[in-house]
Amino acid sequence: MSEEISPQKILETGMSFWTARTLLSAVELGLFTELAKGPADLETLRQKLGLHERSARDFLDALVAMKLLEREKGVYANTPETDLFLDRAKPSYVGGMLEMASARLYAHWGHLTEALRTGRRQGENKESDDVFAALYADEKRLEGFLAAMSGGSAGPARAIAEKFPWSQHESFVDIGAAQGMLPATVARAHPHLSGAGFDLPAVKPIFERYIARQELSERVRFLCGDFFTDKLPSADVIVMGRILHDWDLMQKRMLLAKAYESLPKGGALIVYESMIDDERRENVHGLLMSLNMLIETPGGFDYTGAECMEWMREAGFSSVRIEPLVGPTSMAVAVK
Ligand SMILES: C[S@@+](CC[C@H](N)C(=O)[O-])C[C@H]1O[C@@H](n2cnc3c(N)ncnc32)[C@H](O)[C@@H]1O
Repeated sequence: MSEEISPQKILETGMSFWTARTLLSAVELGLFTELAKGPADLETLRQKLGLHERSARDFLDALVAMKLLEREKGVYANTPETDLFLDRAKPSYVGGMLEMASARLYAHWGHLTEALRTGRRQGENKESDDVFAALYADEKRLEGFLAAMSGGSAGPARAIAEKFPWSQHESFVDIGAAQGMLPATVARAHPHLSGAGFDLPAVKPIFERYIARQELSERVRFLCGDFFTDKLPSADVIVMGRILHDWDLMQKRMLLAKAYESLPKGGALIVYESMIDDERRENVHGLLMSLNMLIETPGGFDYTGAECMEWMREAGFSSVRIEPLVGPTSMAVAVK
């Protein structure tokens, strides 16, 4: 007999913004950071977070039902996951991504239908095509964006530190390094390496502070530049994490060609993204990330591993391969 069909999945998907928004508000209010200091009852939490009497109980109990909080005898506590990943005081914090989603993407995605109809981005300063100038015009937004990048790149950076044969190389440069999560993670795991992060000038003080906090300033430096107007710095390994998806096809090809030009013979290029599966029917995150690029950029889009390997070969690379990293992310490795 055929499986009974039900509207459940349709309705759950359509209303899933309720759960997303509840979590984003909890992060914005610092709920998990507060609870990481110790469990607390309803009234204590209500006062600490500045919640209205009408909202507090339903809000906290909804998070219990969503398995993001625990409650025993009226006392609320973090789950092991929210304690490790959503306490701002811990280096394992990934909430920067959610803070940015709360402050920016949530509202921008409200204009998805318009973006689908017009093909136009819906982020800050919609009329300008210079996304990063618009984004970085505000200091708080700049810091929020760079912290968000760390939240999203922590997992892939750990996997790249583990899976790539770093012992065969001495130097690396991360192109579009943001706060420096990948250079810090790789340098910490491989003390023989010296590394650099290349990014726009506005990023310099934030990158240098982040690297200094981890006592890596001797081995990881910042290189100021613009990858459209400058040559890419040379190193044994060039990394581009979530860079190519920001740009149109011509720009993607141009960046790959520049990486090829800057690598020595035998040098490697690592590109990591939420790469879409070749059949374009499995990696929901990769496909939605591409819609996020529609909303956030003038011409960016995500792509499959097969497409990436084809562009890499066109740029001149000989051996190219795809390796899964964590969750929806994969890396393409190309050797010159
Ligand atoms: C989507 S973020 C990716 C950050 C990081 N690689 C990661 O995976 O978390 C793109 C990065 O590229 C940098 N960027 C944008 N335009 C650039 C340009 N023209 N030259 C150099 N860096 C640029 C941004 O400042 C930002 O740090």
